[in-house]
Amino acid sequence: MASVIGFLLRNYKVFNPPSTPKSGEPLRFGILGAANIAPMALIIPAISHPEVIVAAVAARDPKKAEAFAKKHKIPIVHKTYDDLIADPSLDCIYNPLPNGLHYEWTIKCLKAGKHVLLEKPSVSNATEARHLFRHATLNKPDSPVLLEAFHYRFHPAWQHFITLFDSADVEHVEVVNSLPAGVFSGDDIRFNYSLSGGTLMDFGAYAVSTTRNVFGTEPISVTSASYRPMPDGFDKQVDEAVYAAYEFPNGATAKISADLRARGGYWFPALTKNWPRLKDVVMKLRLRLKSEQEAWGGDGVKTVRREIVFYNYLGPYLWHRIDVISAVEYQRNGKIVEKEEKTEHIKTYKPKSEIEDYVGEDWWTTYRYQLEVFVDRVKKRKGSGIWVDGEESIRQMEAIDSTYKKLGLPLRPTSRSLETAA
Ligand SMILES: NC(=O)C1=CN([C@@H]2O[C@H](COP(=O)(O)OP(=O)(O)OC[C@H]3O[C@@H](n4cnc5c(N)ncnc54)[C@H](OP(=O)(O)O)[C@@H]3O)[C@@H](O)[C@H]2O)C=CC1
Ligand SMILES: O=C1OC[C@@H](O)[C@H](O)[C@H]1O
Repeated sequence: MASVIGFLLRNYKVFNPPSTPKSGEPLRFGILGAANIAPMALIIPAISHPEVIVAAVAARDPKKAEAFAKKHKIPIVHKTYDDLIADPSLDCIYNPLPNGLHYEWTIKCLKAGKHVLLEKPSVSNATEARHLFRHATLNKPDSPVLLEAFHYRFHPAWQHFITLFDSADVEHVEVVNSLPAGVFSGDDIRFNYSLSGGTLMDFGAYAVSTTRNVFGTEPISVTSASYRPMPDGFDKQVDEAVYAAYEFPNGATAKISADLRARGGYWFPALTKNWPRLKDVVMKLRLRLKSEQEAWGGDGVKTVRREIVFYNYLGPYLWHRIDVISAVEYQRNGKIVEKEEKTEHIKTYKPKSEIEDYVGEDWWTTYRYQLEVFVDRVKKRKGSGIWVDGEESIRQMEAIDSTYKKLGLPLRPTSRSLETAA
């Protein structure tokens, strides 16, 4: 009962955080586009951040911008994205445009000296990533801050999870991310090739990012890859679902599966084929660690196998659970004489004290933790130190490109605005 009340209270505060008075010298943010993700990723987190004011928005249609500003109490509405970027009263820009426009508009922001919180995936492909993250505007002592918003990394559940194993001991990783068909319509930006859509650029990007993070290194190769294209009438260069396998150094392997239009065909298949598969709706990341063997009771052998499963690693603030499963087998003369299995359940809604200056509340979302770190960086404070640096964002896009190559699909298109002089 107490845990149900805790769950309800936490989730209430996730969407209705207490408002904190602004103090110090708050950073003023502008938003490029009246994007659906903006409230969750910035506007709500800003309510409880004492040093963040969401001051301005611009949308292609001024009426849409006005309505968005009114709904979210944003004082300034700019007529164009360029006007927003040129606004001298703004310190930071949040860029939640379609992936294919990330590069062009982020470069404009950096040239205007604005700090940028850039939605994931950072850009369309590795070429753009190298040009963006190694851009001359980022090489000066007082360069603006640029962060690819891989928000999951900043939550204490992820930070706790990565302390539960040593990357060198991981033998296999499996990630399953899916959403039921119908959540996004066929004309959503996610399924538009020219805007750099595709499931690998969306849920697949999280799967690739978390896998790379678990190993702390890059895949040696994409060993296999397949996809389900968008249905007839839609762009066939767009993967509606993607499946890929990777080899990492020392023979470790990984398998990812991401589906933005998951359908079922279970129970009575003919009747339920267009229903979502509910069992896959909770995102999962499963690690298998190398088994450990030691001598036991004279001539016997003790084998310990461990698995760690992280349920809902993308939205851990709503609910999550990390299961650490240990199975011990005792063998004598090749026969199992005894077996025991135990599972520890872990939940981490607030930072543990191991990381200095890592603060938060149990209702802070991944985005709220991300905003904390972003502001610390702009203010040149140490903060928790958790970060996604530019070279990491480049390697991430290289892994995405390698996967598209293996899929036999074209890389997502490079922006026409790409500058050759980085
Ligand atoms: N971190 C996270 O959890 C999430 C991140 N994302 C990322 O955020 C970005 C936006 O996603 P989401 O908010 O769902 O998308 P939306 O379609 O809601 O928002 C995209 C915005 O881009 C603007 N835009 C500019 N040019 C175009 C164009 N040619 N076609 C369509 N839109 C255009 C629109 O702004 P205008 O208002 O000016 O018309 C629109 O509001 C993506 O990069 C996505 O990967 C998305 C969801 C979750
Ligand atoms: O980043 C994201 O996280 C949540 C998903 O619903 C969405 O497709 C994706 O863009």
